[in-house]
Amino acid sequence: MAEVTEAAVLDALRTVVDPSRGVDLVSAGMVESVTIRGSNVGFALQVDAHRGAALEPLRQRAERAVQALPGVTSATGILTAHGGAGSGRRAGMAFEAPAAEPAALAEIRHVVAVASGKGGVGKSTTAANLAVSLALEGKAVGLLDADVYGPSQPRMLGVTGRPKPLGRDTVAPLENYGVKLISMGLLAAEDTPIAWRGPMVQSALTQMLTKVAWGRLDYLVIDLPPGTGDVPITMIQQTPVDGVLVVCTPQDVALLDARKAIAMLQRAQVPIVGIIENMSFYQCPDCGRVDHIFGEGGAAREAERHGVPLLGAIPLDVVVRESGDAGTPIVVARPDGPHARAFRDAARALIRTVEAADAGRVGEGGAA
Ligand SMILES: Nc1ncnc2c1ncn2[C@@H]1O[C@H](COP(=O)(O)OP(=O)(O)OP(=O)(O)O)[C@@H](O)[C@H]1O
Repeated sequence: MAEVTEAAVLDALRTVVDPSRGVDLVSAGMVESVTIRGSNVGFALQVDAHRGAALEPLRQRAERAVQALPGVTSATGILTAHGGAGSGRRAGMAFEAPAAEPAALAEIRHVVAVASGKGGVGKSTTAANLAVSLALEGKAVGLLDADVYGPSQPRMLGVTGRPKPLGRDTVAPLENYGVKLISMGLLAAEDTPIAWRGPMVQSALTQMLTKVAWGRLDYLVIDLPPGTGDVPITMIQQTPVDGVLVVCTPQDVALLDARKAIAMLQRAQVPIVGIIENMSFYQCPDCGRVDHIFGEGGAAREAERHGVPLLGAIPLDVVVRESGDAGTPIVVARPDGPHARAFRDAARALIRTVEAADAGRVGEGGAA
């Protein structure tokens, strides 16, 4: 299959003309970014917020132009609108105001999004184990699986079935291990590929935030799509999060990606509540010897450089994968093991960080 390149995508977007301006999308400077994952292409078009709805046909034409490229199996375009700096529901946020300030969220005290610089570093595993650990600390917890392209939380938390409708447009979350869960994986049939149209991604997230009867929650953990593409960034910018937790592995390449993610979040003035280093080291179950297979101390140095707390270092161990695949997170499957201890400690550190920031804001007279 032909390899898809950014140059080819841009060439395709050059064939699409914005009729109101008489120039193509690239010349008009509207193409904010292009993301290529194998044969799947995503791109973002920056538009004036007030023209958003009128530009839907243009977005669709752009998608069709990219979709027609050899080697492309899916093309997803989203319209992004960068308004002036506003402030989120929570104090200290200087990025775009959330798209909606739903009353439903009034009962949710803290929202923490879990992000990664790239896929496969254990973001979903970390989100699941942190959510359960927070519940084990006595907190009321929800987990929103916003990884719309590959929702894995129902499997990780061993949840099946469909959320029950409550009234016309609200559903009840499902629950396991004391964590309320909603995921696109619960709303769509498991074997249906989720072919999202760009704008639907954000509206799906908004719906999962506002049309789910979460009830009173101390923490809502959001498992974001991987990477620093437009979809996770738009989600973070339009959701009233307290902060983002970045998951990385010690591998250099992962760290470079993590570094990019941290820099990008800091540029957007999104608070980072901490870093978790996953697959940090391997401990021999027989002799106890610890091996830092991918190098040591990278995440700690990175955390220090950015003035962000390192909340934990999770060992690499096949039992973490097996327990996730079996729908029993490691903090439940092996509560006395080193992995469970690391996740539980990270959850306690997260609580301290988030609640200290909260207390600080209350002290300043800010919103809590
Ligand atoms: N500490 C660990 N030790 C061993 N295996 C792990 C560990 N953490 C995660 N894994 C395994 O690595 C794989 C990727 O993890 P996971 O799905 O959580 O990553 P991700 O970053 O969410 O990926 P994506 O964003 O692409 O969905 C899974 O099979 C998971 O069970």
